[in-house]
Amino acid sequence: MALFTLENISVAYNKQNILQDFNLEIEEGKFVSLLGPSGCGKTTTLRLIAGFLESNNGKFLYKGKDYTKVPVNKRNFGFVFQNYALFPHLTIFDNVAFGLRLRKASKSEIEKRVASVLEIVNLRGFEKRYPKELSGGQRQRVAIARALVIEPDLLLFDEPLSNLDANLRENMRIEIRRIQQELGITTVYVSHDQEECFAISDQVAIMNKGIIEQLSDPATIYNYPKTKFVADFIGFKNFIEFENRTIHENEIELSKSGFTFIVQKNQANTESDRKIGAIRPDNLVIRPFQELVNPGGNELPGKVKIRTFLGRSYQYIIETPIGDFTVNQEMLVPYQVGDEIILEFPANKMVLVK
Ligand SMILES: Nc1ncnc2c1ncn2[C@@H]1O[C@H](COP(=O)(O)OP(=O)(O)OP(=O)(O)O)[C@@H](O)[C@H]1O
Repeated sequence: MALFTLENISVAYNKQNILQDFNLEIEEGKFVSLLGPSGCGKTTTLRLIAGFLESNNGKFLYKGKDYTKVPVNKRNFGFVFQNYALFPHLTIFDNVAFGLRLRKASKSEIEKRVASVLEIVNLRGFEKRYPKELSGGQRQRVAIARALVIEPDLLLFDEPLSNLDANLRENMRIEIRRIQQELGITTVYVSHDQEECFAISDQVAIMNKGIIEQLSDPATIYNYPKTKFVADFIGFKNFIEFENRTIHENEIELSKSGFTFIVQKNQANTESDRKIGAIRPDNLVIRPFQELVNPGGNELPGKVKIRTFLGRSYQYIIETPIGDFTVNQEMLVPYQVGDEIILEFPANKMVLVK
């Protein structure tokens, strides 16, 4: 059952719609990321869930109750933001205890709970220090402890790791996932870092201009993007807008400008509106030029237009009669700019998107 649901939510700033008829359902105990390019509405969605922002219409249901008008301080949600927002003049103990004091918890209750969350984030012994005496990663852990100490029903993260360096980010994201799983807290996590979201989430919502284009587990999004936007966002750089599509028993036949392509059939790609082929640069194959082995079937004649060195592989831009394609290929003796080649499209590597 869904823990909370956003139903037909709209939010506008200066009469411009940021979220429109926005829908999202999150199950209890799940870690869900909102991922998308800058300005697509991720933070707006999080602020709305938190209660910092009201929607123009639509509903926010929490455990089946209408929470649309429930103010921030009546929602028992914990937040962790990008800039930690610790109080510089308070010790770590007092920073973490802050939310409990606001709730008028007893002294012994405060001591017990602060000790317990500092244990969870591995910061026992740091109680008397001040934020300026901690590293960036430690400060971020204090911020997490502060969000956890109120025993929140929901944990909300907004780009919590973006101020940390790459190594620390990786450690902290594992830490965040460990804590979330240990406590089983439903979590919504905003980031524009694809790797980060894919690594730690049960589900990822890919957002574009105020709507969710796809909400699935990371592997499904990675392997079976639904739309051209999602495919492009996660690295399928090559697209073919097919003119014709015929569904056979085990495969789908597509064509463009007289060239035919076969794609293996699956549940998703038989949907009627899937007519755009998408393939990752790593999955295209370049062969030396010869006659087409399978004329018109998953092969195109091409010419190397640009070559760049990526370290592990070379990246080629290949010019073909139906457009340019990007290919990454590992080889000792690379092709040269101007070489005539054959470009292969393996039938099990092309997905169909709308
Ligand atoms: N208070 C505001 N007043 C006016 N426009 C706003 C306000 N807050 C956000 N916006 C606009 O709303 C859009 C969505 O903003 P939002 O912060 O939700 O995006 P985001 O996906 O979180 O982006 P980023 O990854 O850059 O943080 C942006 O175009 C932004 O300029």
